[in-house]
Amino acid sequence: MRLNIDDVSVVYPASDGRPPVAALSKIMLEIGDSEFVVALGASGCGKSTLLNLIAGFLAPTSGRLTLDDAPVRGPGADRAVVFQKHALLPWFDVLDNVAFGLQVQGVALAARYETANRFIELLGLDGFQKSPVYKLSGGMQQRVGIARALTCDPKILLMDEPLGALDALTREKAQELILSIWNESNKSVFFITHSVEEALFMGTKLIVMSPRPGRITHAFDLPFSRQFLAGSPARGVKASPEFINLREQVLKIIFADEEAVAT
Ligand SMILES: Nc1ncnc2c1ncn2[C@@H]1O[C@H](COP(=O)(O)OP(=O)(O)OP(=O)(O)O)[C@@H](O)[C@H]1O
Repeated sequence: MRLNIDDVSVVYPASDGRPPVAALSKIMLEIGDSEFVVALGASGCGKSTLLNLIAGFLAPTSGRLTLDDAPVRGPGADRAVVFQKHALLPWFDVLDNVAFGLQVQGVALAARYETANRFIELLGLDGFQKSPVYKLSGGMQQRVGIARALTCDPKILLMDEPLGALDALTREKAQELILSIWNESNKSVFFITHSVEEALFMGTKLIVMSPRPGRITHAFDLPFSRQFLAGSPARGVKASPEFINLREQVLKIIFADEEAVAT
């Protein structure tokens, strides 16, 4: 899988008396097989706009996006989105929520339940198949959302602040779970977060974006998720001098951008 974002800009047109918004400018980004790319940046720098472009919810004003050399022209089963608010169907139970993407694709009932059950088990939700989703905790609902995204076997998972609504402990556990699923499934991931620590821990590559208009100003290759997956404890990785140095470097970049926006 190779996603190519080539010189892409987005301008939202003027509306309701407000001027046009230059949301992204000249974005160049490649996401390859098994890469975990994390986007970080001050609020309004265009992270969600970039995710919406990849998902095909939005077309670029200029530039090109291709997935395995084919232009991205709209949403498709090769890209699955996990949102912060789980976007689950409250009147369905866990099994039907997880199987929903396959139902939309017209997969027969027995086959879609078989696939859904595999991912329910992978996400640690076995036994909850018949539970209505509104009865589950936030962390469990998020796992249902991830299981649903995985059932369609996408080439790339697009995650927009998926863990933002979770408490600190659940969030750390969910980070570790996502990393082990990513490691096993070999999917590519594009992941948005506001947490510098989460970004550094999860990604194989970090892009830092600046607002007005949104640009990629810095990119870092990251070793930390591999260290965790090779057996180092997550807290130990996050407390290592290498991690802390990079965290401070990235925080400086983001604070400078936020101050520039505020002035
Ligand atoms: N539909 C729209 N019409 C006009 N402007 C928009 C629209 N969607 C987003 N914007 C503007 O484009 C810019 C980028 O928005 P976007 O949501 O992509 O940023 P973000 O980095 O994801 O922000 P946050 O971190 O706050 O979620 C912002 O200034 C936002 O107000």
